[in-house]
Amino acid sequence: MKQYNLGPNGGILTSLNLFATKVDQIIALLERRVDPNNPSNPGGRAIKHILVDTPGQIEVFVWSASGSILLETLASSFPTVIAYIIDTPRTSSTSTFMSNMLYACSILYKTKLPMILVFNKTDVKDAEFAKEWMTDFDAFQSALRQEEEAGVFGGEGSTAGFGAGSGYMGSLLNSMSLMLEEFYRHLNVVGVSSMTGDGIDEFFEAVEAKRQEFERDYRPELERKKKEREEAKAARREQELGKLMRDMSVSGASRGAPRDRDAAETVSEAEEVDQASRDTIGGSESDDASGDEEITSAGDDSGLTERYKQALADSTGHKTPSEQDLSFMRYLRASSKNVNR
Ligand SMILES: Nc1nc2c(ncn2[C@@H]2O[C@H](COP(=O)(O)OP(=O)(O)OP(=O)(O)O)[C@@H](O)[C@H]2O)c(=O)[nH]1
Repeated sequence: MKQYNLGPNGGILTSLNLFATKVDQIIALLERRVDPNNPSNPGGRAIKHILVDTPGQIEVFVWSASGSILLETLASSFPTVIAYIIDTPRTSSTSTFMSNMLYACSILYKTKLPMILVFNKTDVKDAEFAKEWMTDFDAFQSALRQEEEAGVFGGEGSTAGFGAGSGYMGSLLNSMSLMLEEFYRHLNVVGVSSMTGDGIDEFFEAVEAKRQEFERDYRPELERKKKEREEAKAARREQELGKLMRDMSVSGASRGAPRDRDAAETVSEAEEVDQASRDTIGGSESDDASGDEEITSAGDDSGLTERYKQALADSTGHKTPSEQDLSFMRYLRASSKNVNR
């Protein structure tokens, strides 16, 4: 915080961003630790589960780009399950319970990963009431009525909280619990005490059930999305390459044109210059019959495309050029065009 002159939230977010830049190293390290054939694992044993503790400021992780990068990278390397930990004694009123459920619901929809609800601190308060509220609508309704009648609605224990006694809040919570029924069906719920270790076996059973769900339902969906993204990226690159090829034929046709513009000095300037050239040639195509060179160039397009792809693959080690490569090529092309004039 001192080094970058940041506040607490900025500090957490920056730490997360810096952490995300090392994601490849983190995954490589984890892959080594789960490899049963790796003799350098402590005690010669591979680890079975990896627990990732996210920052207490949940939104910093869930809604940030680096949080998404970390989650997506983890999910593409290992079966990944979200455990949403709830402080049971502090969720004993219907309104805080509902706030927690809505938060969990938003995380489920944002991460699109299997989720377990973990009611922690069962050594202080048993989590049976919460499990009942999630499975029995009438039980939640009667808890709501009791809180309203006792005048403690909206608070924990005996203290009435903000909005206490509001009829509007009561009916809102009622309809929300109905709406969330479908959401509850997708969750595993366990009560644990990390203090005494109670319920930890059930927690790992739930993790195993969700791992199977991940392999069955989520993995194919993740792979489909990944494929879609790669195809869209390849299509964008092809499009860029097509533009480049058009630029090349334009430069051939306009070689004899008088110089009316200054040499391009930036990539964007070069693109503007090229766009202007394209417009001119587009006009000349329909106005006169000087399209011979165009046709020849168009005929060579596929060969040139291959050569460019090959050249870029040779220089960068990639199969297809990136958008930056293509922009840079266009810049070079436009600059040399201006120099040759
Ligand atoms: N009685 C009881 N206390 C617990 C239990 N689990 C955690 N605590 C206490 O709850 C407090 C908060 O625990 P943390 O593990 O720091 O909570 P956290 O949500 O990870 O905190 P941040 O990530 O830093 O926001 C500590 O004082 C713990 O000792 C439990 O099962 N029972």
